[in-house]
Amino acid sequence: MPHPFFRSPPLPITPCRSNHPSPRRIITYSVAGASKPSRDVSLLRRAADLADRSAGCTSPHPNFGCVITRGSSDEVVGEGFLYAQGTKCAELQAVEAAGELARGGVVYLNLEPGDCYGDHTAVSALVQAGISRVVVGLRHPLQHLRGKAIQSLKSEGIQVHVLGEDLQGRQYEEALKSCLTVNAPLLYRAAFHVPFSVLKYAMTLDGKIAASSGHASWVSSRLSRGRVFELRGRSDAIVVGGNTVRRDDPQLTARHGGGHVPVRIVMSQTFDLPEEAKLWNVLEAYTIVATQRGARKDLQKKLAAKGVEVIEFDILNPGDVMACCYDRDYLSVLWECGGGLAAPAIRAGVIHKVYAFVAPKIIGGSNAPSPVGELGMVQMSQALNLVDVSFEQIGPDMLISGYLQPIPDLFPMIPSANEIPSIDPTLSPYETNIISFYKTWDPFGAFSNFSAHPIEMPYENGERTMWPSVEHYYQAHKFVGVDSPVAREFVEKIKTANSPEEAARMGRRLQREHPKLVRADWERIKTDVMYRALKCKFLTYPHLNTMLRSTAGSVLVEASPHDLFWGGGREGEGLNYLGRLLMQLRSEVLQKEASSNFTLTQST
Ligand SMILES: NC(=O)C1=CN([C@@H]2O[C@H](COP(=O)(O)OP(=O)(O)OC[C@H]3O[C@@H](n4cnc5c(N)ncnc54)[C@H](OP(=O)(O)O)[C@@H]3O)[C@@H](O)[C@H]2O)C=CC1
Ligand SMILES: Nc1c(N[C@@H]2O[C@H](COP(=O)(O)O)[C@@H](O)[C@H]2O)[nH]c(=O)[nH]c1=O
Repeated sequence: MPHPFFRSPPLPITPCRSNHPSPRRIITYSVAGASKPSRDVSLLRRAADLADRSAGCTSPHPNFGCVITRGSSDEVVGEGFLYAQGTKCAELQAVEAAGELARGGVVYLNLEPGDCYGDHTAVSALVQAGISRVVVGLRHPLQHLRGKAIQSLKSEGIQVHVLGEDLQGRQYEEALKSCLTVNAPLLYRAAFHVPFSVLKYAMTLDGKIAASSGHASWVSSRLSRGRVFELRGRSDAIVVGGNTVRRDDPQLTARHGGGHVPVRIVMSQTFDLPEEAKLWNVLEAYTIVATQRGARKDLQKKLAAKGVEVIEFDILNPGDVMACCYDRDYLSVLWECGGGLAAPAIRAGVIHKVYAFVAPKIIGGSNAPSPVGELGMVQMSQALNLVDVSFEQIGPDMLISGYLQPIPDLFPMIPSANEIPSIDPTLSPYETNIISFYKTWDPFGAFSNFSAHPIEMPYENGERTMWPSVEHYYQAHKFVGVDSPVAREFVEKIKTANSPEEAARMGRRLQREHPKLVRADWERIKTDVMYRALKCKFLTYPHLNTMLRSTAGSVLVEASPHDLFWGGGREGEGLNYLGRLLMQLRSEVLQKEASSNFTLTQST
């Protein structure tokens, strides 16, 4: 069976879309009749907005929007979006709407179409319509589809420009954001193998989600609750805890007139649930109760007789419930629980986004429930900071939303067969072996940053100093150069950590707890820091150098299942930067060797 890394079509290898030097030719975009980046940006955003119209309905498929302009002008001649899986694709709708005007036109797609076995409708529609150029917001996030449609379009002579690859620069950021946001659930699913989870709650200005009696209807206004119906309509499932069912007897349906009906999931350890509840009316929507194995079998039977599905877990927890939702192909889940369940869900790392409706009212009450229970944090510096935060006034309320975990941008992925030669010309894409390493005791474990190979590298003041491992050097450099005695203390602490593992733990913890002390350019320079350290390690130890050269012809992959940046991930979904840097270094070493042999042969 081919290794998963080879199942993907060509991909860029540049480490990030921002400041890293790129070996690729960057087209700032020039086509006959030259158009402006601003035109591409606004038309891509239009495609993303169109795609968003069917959010929730297409699941588990992504949301696709397509806009066609006449030639390279601004005039839109056809549009379409995928309404639901099994309906006419966006591209065909747009081509049909444009008719003859599509010939020579430019197409804007928020997402590369899934050009899969037996279904080439989207690509065929564009080819037959005589489109001259296609602008793609994102490559398809699923490995087996990524790049296929782009390749097919190119092979038909159509010019294809992909955001972040062929079209780079700050001016494209807004378009990229729109394309990422509209398919965020699929991107999280592809990157982390969990559904995209949103925690939503309504709280008073003094941070309560109910009165101390538990009464909660209503905290937020009718308008805000209308918005919640929309959020439900975008989700595949809504989760609450047993207490919310006992207290509120909720319906949890999308009552805004939208087409999509999410599944309702109750998480209850005790199964101490009412025999009669609105949620047990499965004619309205499907209901699942997730519970602890063996809990109240009698009631389980009664609810099952009403059509409620009961799923038992050995130990009920948010992570396993989300794994179950993933297996059922759910893309997005809305958590509408109280703080008692929201806290373990956050702790388990399954919550990606938060929607907080804040109502301008005060209820008080020292026992009144709050939106998030115990997280075990003791210092304000440990607080979780949301990113990409938005504020929106809805009637009298304020909706604050933001991401606890940023949308994973799957650009770039680990190298595919077609791009491998551009990383290392010694590799043959079709006969390449994979060499995986992870633990230091693996056959190629010395490639791990945890291997016990001290390196001598210049310190801040320029003096050379010994670092016990590459990991020590890398972790400490998060704080190097920061003008603060505390940051300097961190560097020393990490440098003298007892083991590479300890250095890694310490570096990650200090980075999380003290984000302000991390050097501002860290994300941009971290791959360079790593490369310097690796170079020093492999040039210092001749046997490591020999070992690295001996792998020529193989793809190196750090088989870390957890670290999706430096590692390759469980199924090849990681970016594998450690593997990439080692291959880059190997290429450098081999080239140097070849040129010195050449000089030697000439002089003899
Ligand atoms: N304003 C708002 O937005 C909202 C307000 N509320 C209000 O909040 C109050 C309820 O809050 P709260 O009790 O926190 O809410 P929940 O019932 O939503 O969550 C707690 C319950 O979740 C179940 N559970 C399952 N797995 C776990 C786990 N691993 N850890 C912890 N609990 C688990 C337990 O049910 P069991 O006991 O059955 O085992 C537990 O009692 C009510 O007054 C309700 O009206 C609720 C939702 C939203
Ligand atoms: N109280 C409260 C919310 N509470 C949430 O909504 C659920 C009730 O949904 P339904 O029965 O479908 O209307 C309830 O159980 C809880 O999860 N939501 C809000 O937007 N605003 C509010 O003020």
